Amino acid sequence: MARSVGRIFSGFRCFGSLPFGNPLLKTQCSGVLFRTTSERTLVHVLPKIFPRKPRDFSLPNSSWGKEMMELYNHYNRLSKEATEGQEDHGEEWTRLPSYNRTLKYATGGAYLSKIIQSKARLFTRNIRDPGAAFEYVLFFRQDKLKCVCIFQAGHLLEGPPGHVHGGAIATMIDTVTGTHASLLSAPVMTANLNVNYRSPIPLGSTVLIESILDKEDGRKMYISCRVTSTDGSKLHTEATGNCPQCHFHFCHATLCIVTLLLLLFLHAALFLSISVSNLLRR
Ligand SMILES: CCCCCCCCCCCCCC(=O)SCCNC(=O)CCNC(=O)[C@H](O)C(C)(C)COP(=O)(O)OP(=O)(O)OC[C@H]1O[C@@H](n2cnc3c(N)ncnc32)[C@H](O)[C@@H]1OP(=O)(O)O
Repeated sequence: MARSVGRIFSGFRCFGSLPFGNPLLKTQCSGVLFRTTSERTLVHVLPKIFPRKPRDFSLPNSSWGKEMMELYNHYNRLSKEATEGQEDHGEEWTRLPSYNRTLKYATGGAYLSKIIQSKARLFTRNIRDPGAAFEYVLFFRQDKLKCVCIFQAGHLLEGPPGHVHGGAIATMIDTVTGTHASLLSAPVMTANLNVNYRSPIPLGSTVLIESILDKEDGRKMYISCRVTSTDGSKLHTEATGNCPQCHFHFCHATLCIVTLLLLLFLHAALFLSISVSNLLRR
């Protein structure tokens, strides 16, 4: 199990350079940059000129409504890069770009078609029509170890008429808690997610998803999450999740060392037996 989880996560292109185990976020990971203010204006232009650079799906697009944009601008103003040389707001957020990874080493990767290998990505980022489904951006506040996600639900996410499907809400909660736990420690898998739906979310509306670390117990990270209206007055959903760190680093390393030692031992034994039999023959 742990080995297959290891394979899944070894496929994350930028996991190695992400700040796992260290709450201080690095400003760069291969393929995805935490951008400075001056670079931010280039962000919309560059991907078109250099199409090989992975697109950052957490940047504004034409489908973002007024509320989404206002909140994005609010947190962006409070973000690390934006506050440099400006007045201290007392809180410091970092915008998290959408992440990229390759499927090369994922479980079953060898058997997946080239199309799947090249086109798969986190499914919340998979709908090409802007605004049709999951439009969201995550910000992380390192001093409080909390995350906030601004989420605008598109028409493809309809469940009950005019409202967002519960599975889509759970998807977003899982994404936020999974990302949050991964940032605080190491790659995680969600083991358990409890969701309480308190009031329906109107389709097309923008909501806030806030997550905090409740406790850390060994490998397990307990994260709780609240989905509210943007002014915080209406509670839509509450959730708690348990995301254990994958212990594949240790398992992989141990397995490799044991196999290597075993091979060395077999080689030595073979060499010795051949040498002894040669000596006896003389
Ligand atoms: C820019 C930031 C980048 C971030 C990128 C990331 C973005 C990602 C965003 C998307 C994110 C999407 C996220 C997704 O969608 S993840 C996809 C959905 N999740 C899965 O498919 C997970 C399937 N399950 C497993 O793989 C294994 O069971 C795991 C890996 C979870 C644990 O198996 P493992 O062999 O490793 O360890 P273990 O069995 O010793 O268990 C460890 C501990 O956990 C406790 N436990 C286990 N199960 C449960 C349970 N049901 N309730 C409560 N507790 C449970 C267990 O008692 C033990 O505790 P303890 O006995 O040690 O005290």
